[in-house]
Amino acid sequence: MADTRTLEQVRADIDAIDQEIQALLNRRAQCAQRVADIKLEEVRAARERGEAGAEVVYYRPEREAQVLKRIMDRNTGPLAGETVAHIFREVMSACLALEKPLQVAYLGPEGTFTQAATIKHFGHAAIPVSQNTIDAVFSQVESGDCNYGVVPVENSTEGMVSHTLDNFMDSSLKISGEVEMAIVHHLLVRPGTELGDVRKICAHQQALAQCRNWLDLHWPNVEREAVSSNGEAARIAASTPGVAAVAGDMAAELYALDKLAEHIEDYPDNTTRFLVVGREEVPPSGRDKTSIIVSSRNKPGALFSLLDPFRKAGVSLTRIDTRPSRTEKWAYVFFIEFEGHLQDDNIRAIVSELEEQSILLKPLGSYPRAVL
Ligand SMILES: O=C(O)C(=O)C[C@]1(C(=O)O)C=C[C@@H](O)C=C1
Repeated sequence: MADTRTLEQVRADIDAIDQEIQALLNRRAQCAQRVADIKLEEVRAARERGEAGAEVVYYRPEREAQVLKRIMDRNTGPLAGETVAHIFREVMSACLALEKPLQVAYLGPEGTFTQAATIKHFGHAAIPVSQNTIDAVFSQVESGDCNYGVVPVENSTEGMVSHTLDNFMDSSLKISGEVEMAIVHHLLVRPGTELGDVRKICAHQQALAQCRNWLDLHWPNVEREAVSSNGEAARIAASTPGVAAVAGDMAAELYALDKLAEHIEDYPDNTTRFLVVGREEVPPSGRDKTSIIVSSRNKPGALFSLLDPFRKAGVSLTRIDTRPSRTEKWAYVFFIEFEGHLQDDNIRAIVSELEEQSILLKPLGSYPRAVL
């Protein structure tokens, strides 16, 4: 039947619906508060049983992934599933902040894609804490000053961020999640800057590499300088006449920069993957990935025999990467990522088979696959 409501009537309906949504949101928030009390009671009971190290874990990535997945699956529109999931991402973020506000260390400064990834994953109610280096992100979480950390790990055009992988070799932290971000770069300048004013272009070396063809074509004779981050490049561009930055929307907004050119990345489906690190292991969500570091003996066919258990069990690898070992000359360390959870029987069997044939095997954690 045709909708014949007038503007006033529709707005009255919207007001009534908003009131219902608001009441429901607060009912949901009360449930989260009760969940927090239950978690606290459980930890108190564990401590009374003598488990001195028991800590309350408020943030539950496996539960959040299940909630978001279910929302997307059951969505009937007209709003897109992803749109509704983003709204619920914020609802859960706000509910979690009532239980415990999370401090999340990320590779800063402000305005980097890592900050955008942090907000995408934890929502706006988390407190992002900018760090100057990937090492500092790890140590903030290790020391307990921050609850979680977010670091870039892999870019679809430039490959792995080796520094993040190196940190995992020595760290006791676990991976508790992954975030995927479409990376869109712009050429940013101080308002009022003309094309002819630009004498230098600053960006993080990965951003320069991701836009290399475009920069070669349009700015072949302008100096390029690699700086510590895109956010830093934007900060320099904001304060230095004649300097442009390659950076994303967050940096443009934060430093009030104009876009001389938009979407300048060479590959339009350029994505960066980030990992969330924490101190706890994450229980299975039903759609998980696992990351391990494994180092094999240096003999012919070593890589083949490391991978064969996965083939035999029919487990899909999602990533494999090599780093030179820092302890043994000519030995290599493999970062292997695959579908499944360390608590699954088939994954347990693969890991014990690998343990037998490797010099070192370090599970880095199982975590829900990115939903958004
Ligand atoms: O289910 C829980 O453990 C909750 O704390 C509730 C809730 C939610 O709002 O749905 C909030 C935070 C957690 O990270 C997961 C889910």
